[in-house]
Amino acid sequence: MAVDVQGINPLFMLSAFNLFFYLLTPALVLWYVYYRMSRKQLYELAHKIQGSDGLPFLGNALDFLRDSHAIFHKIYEKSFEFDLTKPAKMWIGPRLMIFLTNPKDVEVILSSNVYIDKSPEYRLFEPWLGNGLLISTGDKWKAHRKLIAPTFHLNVLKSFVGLFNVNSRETVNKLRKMGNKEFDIHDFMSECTVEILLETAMGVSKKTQKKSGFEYAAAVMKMCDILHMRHTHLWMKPDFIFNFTKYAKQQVGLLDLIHSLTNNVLAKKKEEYFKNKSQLTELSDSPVAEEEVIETNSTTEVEEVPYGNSFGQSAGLKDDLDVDDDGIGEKKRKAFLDLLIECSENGVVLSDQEVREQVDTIMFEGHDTTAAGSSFFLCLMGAHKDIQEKVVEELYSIFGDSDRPVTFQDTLQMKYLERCIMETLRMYPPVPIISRQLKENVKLPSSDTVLPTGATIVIATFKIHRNEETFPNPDVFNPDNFLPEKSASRHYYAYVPFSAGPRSCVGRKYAMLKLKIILSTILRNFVVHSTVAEKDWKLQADIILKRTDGFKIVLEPRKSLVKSAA
Ligand code: HEM
Repeated sequence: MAVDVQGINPLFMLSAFNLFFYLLTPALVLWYVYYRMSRKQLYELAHKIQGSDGLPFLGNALDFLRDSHAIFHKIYEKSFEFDLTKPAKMWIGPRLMIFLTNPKDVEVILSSNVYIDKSPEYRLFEPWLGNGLLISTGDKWKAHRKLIAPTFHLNVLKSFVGLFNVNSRETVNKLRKMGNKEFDIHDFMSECTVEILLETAMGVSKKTQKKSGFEYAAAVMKMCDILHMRHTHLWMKPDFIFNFTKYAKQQVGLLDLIHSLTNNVLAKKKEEYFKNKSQLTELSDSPVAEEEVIETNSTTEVEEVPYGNSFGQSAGLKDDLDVDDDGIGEKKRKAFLDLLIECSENGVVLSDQEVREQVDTIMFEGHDTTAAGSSFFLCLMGAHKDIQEKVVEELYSIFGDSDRPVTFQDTLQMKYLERCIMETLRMYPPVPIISRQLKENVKLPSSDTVLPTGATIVIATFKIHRNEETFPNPDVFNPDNFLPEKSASRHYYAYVPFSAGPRSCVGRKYAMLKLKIILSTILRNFVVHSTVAEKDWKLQADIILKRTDGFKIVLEPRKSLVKSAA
């Protein structure tokens, strides 16, 4: 009898294999038939939507096997093949992705209190952001949103103006050291936005941090690269494969660095909280003590915001950031981390873990988006000198020759600058797509289309903002697109850089105020030159829109605003 070296009979092995094969094959076929049947409605409804089915099993997944810029280019080019008034589909393996570009359809999804579930791709953020505001859903998201939104109320933001100024001036001093060399402005904008977040929303001095804002920002960028790679490479999605790759090891190191910053921030803040609490207890015997405490926590009344200041969203749209009084009362409004620590110490509303997840979320969402937005803005100013001069004229009309810091009232006068920021966010929305997972069928108003349960809905912000029906000459930078009369005639959901509706960006007003202060401070000090023509910018399909070729500019010290304005 033939026996192999390990002493196993090859005939026995053959019959075991046969048995396995004959049992497994029908099982797999049965499973596949069941799988297809259970998704019958999804396939039927998908069939009625324009777009490509791609290859069997893989769908269009192979389109994503290229570098970030090439993916962006390919998908964007493909979008021109479709009727923009209707949804378009794409398959990535078994996942049905439906792209919405018609503002009426976008409204149905974004304005809804029901379709608030994020797509499964967001799951990959969990080791980093836990179940923070960006990812959570249902009652947890509702409760946390209600708690956090008022901490970004205009009344709180006004108290940050001083810190926005100090940090902007420090950035200007760092930029001076670049002389007339070409450099990547994104590095400076990232560092500055991280440090501003630490000092404002988190309320801790950046000097108390072991790691610099730049190190944190660099780690965040590398984390985004890993997540992006997992989003686009099908086989990297399952943890049991990813965990065996070198990227998993790299992720552990990056998260260590990122979480060490948030842990440090939390430790500092708690220490301060307990110190203040014990001081308050000591003071509570004094009859004036309570009044003094209220005074320190209070902020001044918000002035009437003049017409033309929309804080980054279509005029006419309202969200929970626009609510004047949320019942908390003006005097008790607190900044983000002050409120979260207080709630967690009371023990009922938030656990320590939940506070950390929210801090990680705000640190990520609050810095990478504004760093990209401000970098695009400065490159655009360099590429459109006539428009830069008009911004400077407006700044001269506000500041004259003075180099005084910016006040909140000044920011309300910066209407042309605001239009330029809005136009930057139109052409280069830092969050280029928003996605949701459907748990029920949704009938769209634009056509007979029904979006099926289980589909991933992609709100294609970049494409929506480049629709020539709504923005004539959409590839041309034109701040006049946001003149009040032009905005008034547009569908509210035709412009959604901060998303819109109940899940809109909680930092929208914070971002717009900060951008006005930092960008006006830079333009008061430098003339910006762009070294790469706008048509040659290489955009990258990523979680946050960036340029793969870097945000290259040259800065020339501005001698006087008067000269420019003359
Ligand atoms: C130019 C700057 C910014 C842009 C373009 C932007 C854009 C967006 C967008 C499009 C969303 C929706 C994302 C989605 O549904 O997947 C979002 C959500 C969010 N943003 Fe921003 N953002 C900016 C700045 C900020 C800042 C400064 C903060 C905080 C300080 C912030 C905090 C958040 C949070 C917490 C969410 C999740 C809100 C929720 O789901 O309830 N963002 N942002």
